[in-house]
Amino acid sequence: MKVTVVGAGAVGASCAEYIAIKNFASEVVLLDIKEGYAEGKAMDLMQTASLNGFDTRIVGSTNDYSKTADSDICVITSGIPRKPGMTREELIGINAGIVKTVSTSLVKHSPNTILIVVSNPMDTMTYLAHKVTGLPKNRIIGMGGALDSARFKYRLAEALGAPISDVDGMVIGGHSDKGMVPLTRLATRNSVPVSAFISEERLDQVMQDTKVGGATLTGLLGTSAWYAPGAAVSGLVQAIACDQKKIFPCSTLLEGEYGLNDLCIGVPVVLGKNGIEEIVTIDLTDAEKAHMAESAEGVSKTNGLLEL
Ligand SMILES: NC(=O)C1=CN([C@@H]2O[C@H](COP(=O)(O)OP(=O)(O)OC[C@H]3O[C@@H](n4cnc5c(N)ncnc54)[C@H](O)[C@@H]3O)[C@@H](O)[C@H]2O)C=CC1
Ligand SMILES: O=C([O-])CC(=O)C(=O)O
Repeated sequence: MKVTVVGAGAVGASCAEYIAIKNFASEVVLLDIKEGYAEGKAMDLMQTASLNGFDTRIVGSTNDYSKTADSDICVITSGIPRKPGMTREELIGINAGIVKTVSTSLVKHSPNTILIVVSNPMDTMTYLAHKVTGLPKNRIIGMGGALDSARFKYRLAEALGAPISDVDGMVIGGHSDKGMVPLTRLATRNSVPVSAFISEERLDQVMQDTKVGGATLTGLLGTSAWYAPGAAVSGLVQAIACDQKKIFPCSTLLEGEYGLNDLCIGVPVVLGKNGIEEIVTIDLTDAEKAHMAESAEGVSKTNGLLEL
């Protein structure tokens, strides 16, 4: 199993590290445009192999796509992150050009690959990857919902005073401060609806904190987060590489599902060796449907800024 990660910055390196530590891939190629940077990160990570007990070979490359040839899975993290006070949507001007070039180069060298798009604004970058590569929809996956759901579970556990392992919950919708749809109605503590333990007001606070999870960290760090994003990507890569058939909310091209068309947005999907093997439809309440429609409107508006 060969995995390429483009962008050896904060998220790309964290993602390569988690993939290696989980020890399911034979090779991870880290590629960056900055001279020597990916080679340096790869060497540093390889020097953790005997300490962390993995056999995955991590190779660095300065923009040489021949090293990525025949990758089973390619992850795109190249692009600029936001600074405090910015929205993810404001990154479109620079990141669209980067994602266009990178996704085309990756597919040229690995025509059978599955692409995972991370660069922001992620739902729009996933849509762009569809337009420029023409890959079938099961082979283009946007990572956002897996991270947002992990943050939702963190906030739920905090509110409940419960261990995170006792908590389950999912966030669908666009990966943006306003567009996320945390499904509080379906969140549980060991199979019991969380509403049995906390007030509606507290649950509403959990929802608001989850939606601005990325912005809160950006304010604290001065740039956006990387540990949880890297771990979330590694979870998707592992589900595909090990054909796990796990459900994650991912950004995928919708063609009528959830009443939406011609956009990529987060919905639950089954991930296995073929990438997205099924889009799972949940019965939403009228309020959740309205929240989802509003989220889709925001994503479509950003898609409209692409020069296709
Ligand atoms: N979808 C999600 O849930 C998340 C998305 N992100 C996004 O991921 C992206 C990366 O974030 P960080 O790693 O923190 O940024 P970073 O600045 O640490 O790393 C980005 C790397 O991309 C490289 N790069 C730029 N243009 C390139 C090109 N044409 N080819 C190859 N490499 C290129 C840069 O040299 C840099 O090393 C940002 O757009 C950020 O907003 C970050 C966290 C979560
Ligand atoms: O907040 C950001 O800009 C990066 C990101 O998407 C996240 O951490 O959720």
